[in-house]
Amino acid sequence: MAASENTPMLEVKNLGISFGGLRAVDNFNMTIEKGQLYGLIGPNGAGKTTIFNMLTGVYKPTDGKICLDGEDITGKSTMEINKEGIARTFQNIRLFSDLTVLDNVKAGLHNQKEYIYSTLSGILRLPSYHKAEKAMDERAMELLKVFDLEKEADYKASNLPYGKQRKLEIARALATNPKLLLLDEPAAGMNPNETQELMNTIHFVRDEFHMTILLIEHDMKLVSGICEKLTVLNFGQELASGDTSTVLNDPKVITAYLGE
Ligand SMILES: Nc1ncnc2c1ncn2[C@@H]1O[C@H](COP(=O)(O)OP(=O)(O)OP(=O)(O)O)[C@@H](O)[C@H]1O
Repeated sequence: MAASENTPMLEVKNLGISFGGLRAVDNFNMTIEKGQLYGLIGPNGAGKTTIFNMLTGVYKPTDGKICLDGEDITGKSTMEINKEGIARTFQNIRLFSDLTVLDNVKAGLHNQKEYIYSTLSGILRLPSYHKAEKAMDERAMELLKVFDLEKEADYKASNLPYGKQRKLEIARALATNPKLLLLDEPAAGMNPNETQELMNTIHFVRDEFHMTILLIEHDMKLVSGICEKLTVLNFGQELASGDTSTVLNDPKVITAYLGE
């Protein structure tokens, strides 16, 4: 069936995975509409990152189905899923720390056909190589400008302050031209000012790129400040899901997660 405006961006049905005897995720369902800012929360070890790993092809689910914009992507490889349109950032920032800021974003562009050149033209520095490299430089600089990182384009990624490294990781993920962006604890290790700036950045990315965003987060200020819908996971199973304020006021959630 062809995807339409009304096709959910992500539809997860009866998803499950076992590691030996441990059922890390069980009978998990989630539907994310296009353009939604959606949060996945839950206590440590609940299975949130495992779900991200299944959505991105790092782990193959034991059961269930994952559809991206109407397309069944269950069991595909990480590269195939990135091409289909899911990009992610990681709990512990994973940049190419010895590369420049610009080259980190360019690394994200390499999966797209308009920037591809043959190995031979790369070795011989043929005109097609220069043309593709110039186009990539321009696109990467455009993305850096969006994140206010253009002045640092030539810096080594590892020399950026922490908050800017997070932004750069998001810029690199967006360079792969995704339909769905997954952010794994984007505010981890940030101070309150950096967290506030990050919230503005995430909002901006959603509005400017018409992006659908799913994020895992422990920072409740960020979750309640930007997520429209939430799913709460507990021991690998859905505990509650729905509008953010309803979910956060649900007594089961308060007891199990917020510890009150
Ligand atoms: N490759 C693996 N092999 C065995 N067990 C695993 C594997 N990956 C995850 N697990 C287990 O699955 C469970 C869920 O872990 P996961 O990292 O998904 O939780 P989480 O909700 O992301 O936690 P946190 O908030 O601490 O990041 C844990 O018990 C974890 O030890």
